Amino acid sequence: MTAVAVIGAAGRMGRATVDAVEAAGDLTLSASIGRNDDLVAGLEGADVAVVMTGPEGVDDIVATCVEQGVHAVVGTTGWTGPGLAKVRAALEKSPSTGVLLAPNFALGAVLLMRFAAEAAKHFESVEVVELHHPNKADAPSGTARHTAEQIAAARREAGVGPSPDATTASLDGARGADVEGVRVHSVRLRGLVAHEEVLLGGPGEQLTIRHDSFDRISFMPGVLLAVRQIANRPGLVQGLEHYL
Ligand SMILES: NC(=O)C1=CN([C@@H]2O[C@H](COP(=O)(O)OP(=O)(O)OC[C@H]3O[C@@H](n4cnc5c(N)ncnc54)[C@H](OP(=O)(O)O)[C@@H]3O)[C@@H](O)[C@H]2O)C=CC1
Ligand SMILES: O=C(O)C1=N[C@H](C(=O)O)C[C@H](O)C1
Repeated sequence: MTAVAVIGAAGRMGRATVDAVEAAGDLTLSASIGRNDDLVAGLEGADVAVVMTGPEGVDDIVATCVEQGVHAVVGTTGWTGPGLAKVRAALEKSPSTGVLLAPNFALGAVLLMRFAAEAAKHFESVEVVELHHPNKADAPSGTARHTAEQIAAARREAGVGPSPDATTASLDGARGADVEGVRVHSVRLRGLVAHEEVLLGGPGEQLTIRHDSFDRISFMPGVLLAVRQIANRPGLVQGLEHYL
């Protein structure tokens, strides 16, 4: 049995993760950890921690997991740079521990990213639109960032230039965020869960690749896959695609 501690257990993703772990025959829930709980005590006896908190302080949470020798499957988005450096430093002292940062655990979203990176080598223009529920803290979404980074890498490798754009006058934000040269637009709308479109344009044609998560249950097969595999994947891995 693999013992799993869920951090951020009272949140939307945390609750779904607790249910999924409890329903899995080969996993046991060792702790449900909230904001006011003692993290180190909660990690006692855990093999794997699933981190589903908001972005604030998540770097310290992941670093603590690593320091305690507990593998960390991290769904939290909206943190990069200095936070990652903290996690890398912790991993240097505990190299057999695994950390997976997965901006999206849904199989369809992982495939969307792969298809979009492939298609973006062949189209002149590409932009990303992500659409989420209005309670989301970070923009653009972690998935949209990861998608844009993969698109940018594929275009660089294929020698494709920037998407054409004649804009010389615009209201701040009208053209979205620039992620490695790829425009990313964020919509926040009551009723939505998590959705993403990649729009690709060439002379006289458009290709749209879209993924919809209608329910947080869509993320759970990916979470469980990661929990089951992480012990064999020491070090820092970014993206569930590396586990598939
Ligand atoms: N990778 C993926 O596939 C997915 C990732 N996400 C990401 O997961 C994260 C969580 O999303 P969601 O569940 O919707 O957010 P919620 O706000 O519903 O849940 C976050 C939970 O974490 C708690 N929390 C905050 N800080 C701490 C802490 N230091 N220790 C323990 N618990 C803490 C919050 O408590 P409090 O309410 O007191 O602040 C809250 O209960 C987001 O970053 C989101 O982008 C979401 C969906 C899929
Ligand atoms: O906050 C969310 O809800 C989601 N967050 C992740 C992200 O930022 O990409 C994954 C999914 O889009 C849902």
